Amino acid sequence: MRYLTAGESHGPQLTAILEGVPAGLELRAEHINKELARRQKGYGRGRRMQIEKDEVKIVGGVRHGKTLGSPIALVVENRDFQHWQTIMAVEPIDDESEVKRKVTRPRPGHADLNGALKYGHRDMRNVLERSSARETTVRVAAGAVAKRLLEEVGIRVAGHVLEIGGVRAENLDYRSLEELQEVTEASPVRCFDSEAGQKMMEAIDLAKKNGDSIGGIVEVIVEGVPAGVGSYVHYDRKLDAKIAAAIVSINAFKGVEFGIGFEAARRPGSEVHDEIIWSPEQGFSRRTNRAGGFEGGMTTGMPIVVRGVMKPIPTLYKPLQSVDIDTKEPFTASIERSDSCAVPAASVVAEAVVAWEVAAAIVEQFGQDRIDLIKENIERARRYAREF
Ligand SMILES: Cc1cc2nc3c(=O)[nH]c(=O)nc-3n(C[C@H](O)[C@H](O)[C@H](O)COP(=O)(O)O)c2cc1C
Ligand SMILES: C=C(O[C@@H]1CC(C(=O)O)=C[C@@H](OP(=O)(O)O)[C@H]1O)C(=O)O
Repeated sequence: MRYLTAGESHGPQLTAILEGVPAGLELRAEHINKELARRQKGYGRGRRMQIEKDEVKIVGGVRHGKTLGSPIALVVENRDFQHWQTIMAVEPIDDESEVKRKVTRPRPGHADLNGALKYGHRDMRNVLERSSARETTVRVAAGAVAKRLLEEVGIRVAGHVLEIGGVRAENLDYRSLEELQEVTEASPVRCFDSEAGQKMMEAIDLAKKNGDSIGGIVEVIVEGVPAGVGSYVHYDRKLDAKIAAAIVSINAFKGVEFGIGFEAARRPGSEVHDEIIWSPEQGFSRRTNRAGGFEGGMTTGMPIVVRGVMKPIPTLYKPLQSVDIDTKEPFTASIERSDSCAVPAASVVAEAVVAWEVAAAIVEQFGQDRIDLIKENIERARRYAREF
C-alpha cells in the first residue's frame, strides 16, 4: 500500500491517491470525516481553522460503501481558496499589483529559504503553499482508511498529547486502548479538562501573548498487532524504521522514540530489555514493554508505543531576524496569521501516519487483495503464535 498527495494550502483542493487498499473493505465518507474533524480541534490554532470545515469526497475506488481494490481517490476542498483565487490562479495573471505581493522574506524554521534555493523560486509562496501542514489533512484521510482496515482485523490505534510547552499530561493510566480511543476521539487533548490541561492552555495563551509559539510531544499506541510483523532482513523492511520515518515526515516533527526511548541510554541492559514469559492461553509474551513493541524491526506482539516531538511553530508574531531575498536587507517582519501551538492536531496526524504504516505492513504480510483473506490469514497467524 502507498499513497501520494497533491494540492496547495490555499489552492482549490487537496487530493490523495491510495494504492493497494484491499477489496471488500467497508468505507464511507463518515469514517474519514470523523478523523478530519478531530484534526481540526485543539487549542492554540490560528484563524484558518475557523474558515475550514474539512469534509472528504471519495471520488474513486469505492462503490456502494465498499473498496474495489482499485486506487482510492480522496478530495478535500479548501474553503479559504475563495479568498485566494487570483493569487493561486493556475492560469498566468497580468495584474501587476498581485505580482508585487511576492513573498520574499523567509521565516526561520520554515521551508521558505531552502525551498526557494532548491526550486529557484523568487516568490516563496511557491514553496510555502506546499510545505504547509495543510497537506496533513489528506494524510489524516488516508490514515482513516488505514484505521478502517486495522479495525477489521482487530487492531486499535490511538494518538494523544503527552506534553505541551514543558507541561506533562496527567492521569495517563487507562484501562484499555478502547477507553483511550474513546477519550481521544472526543478530544486529542483529553487532559485539557485536567489540571495539567489548564496549565497547557495557559502556556499556549502566554506564548501567543508574547508573539511566540510552543511545541510538545505526542504519543501513538497500537494494540493487537501479532508478533513478527516487519522484518530484520533488510533496512527497508524494518517496521519500526518505517514508523519513525512517517513520524518525522510530519511537518515540524524533529524526533522519535519507541518505548522508553532515549531513557535507554541512561539505564543498564537489565533495566531496559523485556523479559520473555509464556502461558498456555497467551503463548509467548513480555513482562514489560520498554521496547515499545519492537525488536529487530519486527513487532513483539506487545503494544507499539511511539512518541514524536514537535518543535514550536516557525511563524512568529514577534519574528526572529531574517534577510529579504530581493533586497538582502535584514528585517523582522509582521505576519498575518499563524497557529501558536498545533500539537493536538499533530497527535491526530501522528495517529494517521502510524496507522498507515501498520496497515501497509499487515497487507504486505497477510495477503494483498481481499480483506476477507487478510482476516483469515491474520487469525491463522495469531493461532500459530499462541501454539508456537
Ligand atoms: C498541524 C500543524 C499545523 C501547523 N501550523 C503551522 C502554522 O500555522 N504556521 C507555521 O509557520 N508552521 C506551522 N506548522 C509547522 C510547519 O508546517 C513546519 O515547521 C514547516 O513545514 C517546516 O518543516 P519542518 O519544521 O518539518 O522542518 C504546522 C505543523 C503542523 C503539523
Ligand atoms: C491550514 C492548516 O494549517 C496551516 C499550516 C501552516 C503551515 O505553515 O504549516 C500555516 C497556517 O496556514 P495559514 O497561513 O493559511 O493560516 C496553518 O493554518 C491546517 O492544518 O489545515
